[in-house]
Amino acid sequence: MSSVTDQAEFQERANANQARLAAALKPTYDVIVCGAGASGSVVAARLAENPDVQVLLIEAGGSDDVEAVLDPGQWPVNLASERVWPFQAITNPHLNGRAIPMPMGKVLGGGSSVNVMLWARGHRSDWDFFAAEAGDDEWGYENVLGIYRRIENWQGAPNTQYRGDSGPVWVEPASDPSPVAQAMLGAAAELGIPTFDSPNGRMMEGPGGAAITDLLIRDGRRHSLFRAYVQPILGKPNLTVLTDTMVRRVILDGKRATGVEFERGGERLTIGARMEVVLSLGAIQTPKLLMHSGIGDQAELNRVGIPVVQHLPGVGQNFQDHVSFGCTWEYNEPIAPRNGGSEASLYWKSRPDLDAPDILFCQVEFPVPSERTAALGVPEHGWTMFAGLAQPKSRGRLLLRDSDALAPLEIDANMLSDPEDVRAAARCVELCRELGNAQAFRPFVKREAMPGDLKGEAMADYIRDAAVTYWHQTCTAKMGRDAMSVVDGSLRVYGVEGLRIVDGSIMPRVTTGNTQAPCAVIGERAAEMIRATHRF
Ligand SMILES: Cc1cc2nc3c(=O)[nH]c(=O)nc-3n(C[C@H](O)[C@H](O)[C@H](O)COP(=O)(O)OP(=O)(O)OC[C@H]3O[C@@H](n4cnc5c(N)ncnc54)[C@H](O)[C@@H]3O)c2cc1C
Repeated sequence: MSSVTDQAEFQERANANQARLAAALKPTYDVIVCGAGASGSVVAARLAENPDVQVLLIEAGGSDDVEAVLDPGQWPVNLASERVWPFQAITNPHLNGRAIPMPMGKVLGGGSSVNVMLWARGHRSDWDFFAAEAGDDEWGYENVLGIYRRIENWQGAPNTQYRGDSGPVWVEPASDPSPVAQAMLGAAAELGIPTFDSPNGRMMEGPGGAAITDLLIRDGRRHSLFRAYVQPILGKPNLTVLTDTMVRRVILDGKRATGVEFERGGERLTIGARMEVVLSLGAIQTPKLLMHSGIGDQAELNRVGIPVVQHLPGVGQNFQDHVSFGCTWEYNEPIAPRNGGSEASLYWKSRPDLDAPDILFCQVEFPVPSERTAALGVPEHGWTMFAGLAQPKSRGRLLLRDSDALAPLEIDANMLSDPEDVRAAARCVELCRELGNAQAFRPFVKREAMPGDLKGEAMADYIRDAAVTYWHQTCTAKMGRDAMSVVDGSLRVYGVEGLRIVDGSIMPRVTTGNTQAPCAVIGERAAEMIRATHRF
């Protein structure tokens, strides 16, 4: 859209259209997409491209037209706002008895409206693993690379092999990055770690490397996946977007999903779906809603008194996240964060014999301690290496507390329960210190604030105290073909017709890197498959 006036006029028309559509809800739509987050925005918009298909997109959160969402530098503000679900994991003995927060987005755009805006496609091995688990080569790296080319509107140096320049997602290399981001690349080079023009491309086909990050920022504003896909089509008559509307359960006729029950404005309503119901509620709410709809482990559902429709023991299991352990340095002179405050990332292997990177480092241009390491004394002006496990071995699970759909559930994240994770974490922190104490950082750094030179148990203790979520909760309704799989390669829930899961829940294992780009691919794949099934 050309001018600010055009944009304002479009916004006004779009708002009026959506108000009209929401005031005259139909008893049935062709497809109901639950959750307007990273994946839900993509699948809903792609389906609504066909004017003959009526799409209803339901979101529990509200508008994203908020400065804390749109101004890239303000993302931390959202973490203490109504724009996140304030999830908290249960007390974990492997984290020295800590119960860590793990918020997720609750606003149009979901996580993509509150996140740090990094665009990271995942490693070749992730997608090839997805393909092997699904038994479908279309999930493999070569095909997914084509999807990325199709969806990106790449703003960096042209590269037809890896990048597309006409898709809906505006991806740009961090503009005018901080000198400490450049220093990260210098430090990597000192340690013999290769550096690349972008983390998305060749870097994620081999052992890893370091690069200035790619960001979803357009004209200095956050470009969430909602803004990329849904916002431009809010004026269409066949796409209805409901905000502040909480889906309670899927309505089933026998083993067929026929609609959803939801709460809106204090009323409980039901709406039917002629073709399909799509769950895109994120890796905590999707399995929760499945269980409240009678789809889950039989014993677990019996325990809380929910009648079983379909026994699927994998629902809510296999929980994964990239646990991170911040290491912090004090600046010589304060340097203001630029963009979203995270402009350089590095992926590497904790053991040379691994096939792919298993540790990741996103530099953050301000301190990010855990509540416990904060007590060690955080410098007023400093930066943190947000260093974590890219392929954790520990697995968590989600359990219902009772049959009330609105009651919170129990998140047993179980981080660091596998000893292999503590070993990899120790290597991760060591490498972090080698990087942060390298020559390249000397002009900017007064001192290493934490952790210092720790060994053995002291190192393990620091790791358990420093561990925080990377906010990459995933894998709780995994795609695959074994007894613990919840969806097949087409993302259809086993044993139930007309119901697909389209979000980070379906990952068989968490991708190597930040998760929103893979969630966009999941949305794209789902749209292709739904259109093929219903021939539109
Ligand atoms: C603070 C933070 C920083 C992050 N940083 C990055 C980053 O820089 N780069 C990156 O790639 N990834 C990042 N992530 C992760 C990334 O944003 C998520 O992995 C991604 O958004 C997950 O997509 P999803 O579609 O699975 O779920 P979500 O994006 O979480 O979307 C789920 C949507 O469903 C809605 N919903 C849930 N329950 C209901 C219900 N019952 N009824 C109606 N609606 C409901 C939610 O409100 C939400 O909008 C970050 C996440 C957070 C929270």
